[in-house]
Amino acid sequence: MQLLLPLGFFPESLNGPTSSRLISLVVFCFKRLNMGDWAKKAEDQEVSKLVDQLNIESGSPYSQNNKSSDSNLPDPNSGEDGEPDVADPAETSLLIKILGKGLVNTKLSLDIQQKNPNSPLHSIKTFEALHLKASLLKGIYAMGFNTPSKIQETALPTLLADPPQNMIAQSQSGTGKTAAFVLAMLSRVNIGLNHPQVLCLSPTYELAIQTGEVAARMGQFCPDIKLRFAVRGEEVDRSKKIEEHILIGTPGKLLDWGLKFRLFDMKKITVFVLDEADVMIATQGHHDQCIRIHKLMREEESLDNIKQYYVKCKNEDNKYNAIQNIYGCISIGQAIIFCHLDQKQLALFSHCMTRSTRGRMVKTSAYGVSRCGFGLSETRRTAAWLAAKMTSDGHSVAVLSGDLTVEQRLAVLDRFRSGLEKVLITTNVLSRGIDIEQVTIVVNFDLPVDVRGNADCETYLHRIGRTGRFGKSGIAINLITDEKSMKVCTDIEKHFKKKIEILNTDSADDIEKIGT
Ligand SMILES: Nc1ncnc2c1ncn2[C@@H]1O[C@H](COP(=O)(O)OP(=O)(O)OP(=O)(O)O)[C@@H](O)[C@H]1O
Repeated sequence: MQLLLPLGFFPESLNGPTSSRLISLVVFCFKRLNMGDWAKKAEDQEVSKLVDQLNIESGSPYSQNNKSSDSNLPDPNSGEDGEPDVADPAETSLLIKILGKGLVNTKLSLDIQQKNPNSPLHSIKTFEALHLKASLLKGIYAMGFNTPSKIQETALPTLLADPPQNMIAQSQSGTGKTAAFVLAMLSRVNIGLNHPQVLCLSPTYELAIQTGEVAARMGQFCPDIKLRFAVRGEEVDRSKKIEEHILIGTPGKLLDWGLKFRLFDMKKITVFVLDEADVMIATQGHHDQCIRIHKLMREEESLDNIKQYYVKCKNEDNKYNAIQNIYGCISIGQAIIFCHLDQKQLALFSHCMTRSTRGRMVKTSAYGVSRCGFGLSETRRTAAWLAAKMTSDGHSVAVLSGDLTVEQRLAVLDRFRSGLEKVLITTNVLSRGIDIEQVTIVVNFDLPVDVRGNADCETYLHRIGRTGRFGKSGIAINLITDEKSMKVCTDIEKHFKKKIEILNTDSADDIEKIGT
């Protein structure tokens, strides 16, 4: 799905079916499109005719025969003298306009809107038809909801489906999105497990509280479901794991609790709600935190389908031989190679490449490298060096660095995605989120380490997660040259509790085995 392109990878990675463990939900709220806008649109579409039509059909509170008996509200069909009038389309439009501005919020107006097929509150289903739990139905009715709104009737079957599905939903302000995802959250809780299973991220303190209050009201007949706020001012006992099933809060606080203090296990989260996703994605700080949280919940998923190997190499040159041997023995769809780079050199290189190919990031060449002023001996460990070597061996290679503009990055990725280049050499810039289906192998030319030189497990996970997407199998190969890198590899293995097998790239037989 192409949504918010500069950040497009995020929605893309959320969209579509997912493992049975994780359901992700993104709800977009477009504040610009409020009910007033809808009413304006409705007016343009001669809503008056429609409402007029409703008068004739049964069930309309405008119809003389269907007056709502329990309503103390003024009857718009009655003139001052109590005589019923025929609904005046102009008045009806006006009423809808007023409703749209949120000045009137009555059962009567809701009934009108829910019967209007053009209204976002329109519904043909009942809550019962959505197969909600009896205790939740009780909660909904206690809140005065009678029938679902359009977004609820559309979203809930997907939100409650088995196997779980990811969803991105958008609908006008005030049309019941919160109610929809809160119902999904409450429906998915397993009360037999005393740990957080549902995470709801809100952009602000106030919104988190509001959502929690809706959840509490809706879940009033589900006393076993426990909810906790993760917002500023909420104290936690750092010596105790959190036991509540649902956590609603702001991204920073949730990251603190989940990642910094390890008060709950991100991997046990089964429902992830990103409320006001458009705001979250547009706000840089929130954006990064949301992606981080989402990725943390995918650890198990990513590693299960990926066979991990390490290759003992004598030196840097020998690393390249290992790659050559692998390519010589098995057929590789597309590969991503991660290097530890000198960013400046790569930027310079990329710039030269871009210029020398009139704006297209294409094949590297020894010529390109020398034009950039790199002497091979000094730049052994750069992507440029590797790219040049692979290119001279006949591979089509693209280079992607964090110094490229967003447009340039997208152009490189588009070419790679469409298969024009088979090898992508990059840094961690690509380790997150990008989904390229044909990538069958990820090579860590240099293992990811933090500033202290220790294993950076999170980055490792994101790197190798570029292959083995959505249940496909993938291969990750780590090139080791010394004890230090061997230790990093062992630490990664211990961290994920997943075996990283040794691979002898001098043996064609051994290499062929990994390709099967
Ligand atoms: N099916 C329903 N029947 C009656 N009232 C409803 C229904 N669903 C939601 N409401 C009420 O409508 C109001 C708006 O609902 P909600 O907050 O879920 O909308 P929203 O789309 O999340 O709004 P926003 O875009 O402003 O966040 C709330 O007062 C809620 O209680």
